[in-house]
Amino acid sequence: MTVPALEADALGKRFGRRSWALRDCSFRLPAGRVCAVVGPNGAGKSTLLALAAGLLAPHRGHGPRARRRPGRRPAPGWASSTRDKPLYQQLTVAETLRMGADLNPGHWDADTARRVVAGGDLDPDRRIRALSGGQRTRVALALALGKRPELLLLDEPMADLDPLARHELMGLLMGEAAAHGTTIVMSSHVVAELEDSCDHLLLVGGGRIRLSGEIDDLLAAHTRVTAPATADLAPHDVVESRTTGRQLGALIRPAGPLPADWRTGEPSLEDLVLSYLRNPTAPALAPAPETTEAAA
Ligand SMILES: Nc1ncnc2c1ncn2[C@@H]1O[C@H](COP(=O)(O)OP(=O)(O)OP(=O)(O)O)[C@@H](O)[C@H]1O
Repeated sequence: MTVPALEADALGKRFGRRSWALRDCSFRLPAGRVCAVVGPNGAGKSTLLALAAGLLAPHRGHGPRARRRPGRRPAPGWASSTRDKPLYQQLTVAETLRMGADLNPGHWDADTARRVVAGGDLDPDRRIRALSGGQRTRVALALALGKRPELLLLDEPMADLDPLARHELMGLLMGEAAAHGTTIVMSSHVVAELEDSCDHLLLVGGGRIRLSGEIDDLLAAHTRVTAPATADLAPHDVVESRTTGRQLGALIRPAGPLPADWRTGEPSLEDLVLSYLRNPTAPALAPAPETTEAAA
């Protein structure tokens, strides 16, 4: 991988004395790409993004720290539809954008911010408190994108947007990454929509990184197989397997060539992610940490 935009080594974060939200998390996210963070409820996705944004501090390990590039905004852009949006309720939409311009002199991308707001047909004179959840998300995204950050952290940005708005804004985010080299890290539960829009995947489960890598590489590393029920899967890493009658269906990470009488195919991203979610003990595929956190 080229220089990572965001990296973490053996990262740990707990709430209270014993309850670890993240443990021993190591990953490198490439610059200028769109990275999806997925995982079940309570997996640690929001915690990871809040650590990356500097809103929380880790208890163990390092990071996630952003590598700065010359001439780019040092502070990450942040928008969230699950936690409190960084918006003033009493301001109007137009006043919010003016505030964005005032707080980011020399760095404010008024065109992009206006484009995001205009896409939602929002009345510029409406107060933030009078907007719907999805409309507020749109304004928060306009503020985050208007700052033209080198790193954009989005916690479930699409959660309360309608399907058309999701499609439009995903396109806009991908355009930002391509045109300006912005690194975008976003958590989402809508896995089916990520395959065409994201380059990189982090799958978090039980506070640990279970999958980390380029989506194309991760898909290529896995094979969905249909084999005779007596087939021996032992040499391969098995994510899940099920026997129905005389047939065995499985998702594996092949350790070598597969027998010619097995039917094989590459999984979709949704198939891959669902298989890991259904099987919390499946072997992880993530870079080894540079330092190892002792069990606590
Ligand atoms: N402020 C907090 N105080 C105590 N525990 C917390 C706090 N924030 C998160 N946690 C705990 O940390 C764990 C990870 O939570 P987090 O919000 O990061 O999960 P998530 O993957 O974003 O979940 P979801 O998909 O439901 O949004 C959970 O067990 C949660 O209960």
